[in-house]
Amino acid sequence: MKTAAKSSNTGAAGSGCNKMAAPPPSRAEAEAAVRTLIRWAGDDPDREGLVGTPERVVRTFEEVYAGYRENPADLLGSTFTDVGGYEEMVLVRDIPFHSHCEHHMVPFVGRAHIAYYPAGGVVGLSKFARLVDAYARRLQTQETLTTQIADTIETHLSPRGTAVMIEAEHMCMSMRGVQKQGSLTVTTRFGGVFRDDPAEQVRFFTLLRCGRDRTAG
Ligand SMILES: Nc1nc2c(ncn2[C@@H]2O[C@H](COP(=O)(O)OP(=O)(O)OP(=O)(O)O)[C@@H](O)[C@H]2O)c(=O)[nH]1
Ligand SMILES: [Zn+2]
Repeated sequence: MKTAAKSSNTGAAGSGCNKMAAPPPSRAEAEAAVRTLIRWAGDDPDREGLVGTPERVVRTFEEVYAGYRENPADLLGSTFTDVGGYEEMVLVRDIPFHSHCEHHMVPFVGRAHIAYYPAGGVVGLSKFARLVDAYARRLQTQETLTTQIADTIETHLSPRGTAVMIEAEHMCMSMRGVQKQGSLTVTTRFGGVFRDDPAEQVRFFTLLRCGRDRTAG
């Protein structure tokens, strides 16, 4: 049944779930599963070009699903205050990411934009890009990804405001199924002053556009 929500994608690192997790399959079992899928696709996993493929696919899984082995909260653990009393908006825009849709396990690819109003310290700018990857490298929906990034910032930095916007193209809509190339999905999540004051949302969108008009074709 499509509406039955069973559990989140937080994985071992961030779950807080009391249910006993099933032991993970061995590497050999994972490689055997890939061999099965190759046969399901209609090819011969023993032919020369495919012999090493199950091992490569398992290695690729380790890379693109590395987020399950990370605790995103750790990334925001240290802040610094020696920034001249800066308390205005900080926007890190155009953070590229790739994730995998949890329905079809094919990529969705896009950019994340993150803004916040610091309160009592700023976080290193690279940490936002790391935070995006920690959640993107899991099986995801774009909505969940957006919410998880915003919630983690709100919980661990307690800023005056948080804004997260994600724009992405879903391969499950372009290479299969409905086959509509180029459509972009946009999701936003606003907290604090960004949620309460529409003028702050306008500032966010204005800064996002800043400089783009010069480069637009
Ligand atoms: N809301 C949301 N939907 C997504 C996301 N990624 C993929 N989907 C959608 O998930 C839906 C799954 O629909 P189903 O009807 O269960 O699966 P399906 O028969 O493969 O659907 P089609 O893609 O329409 O062929 C599709 O409409 C996808 O476009 C996402 O991040 N957010
Ligand atoms: Zn999909």
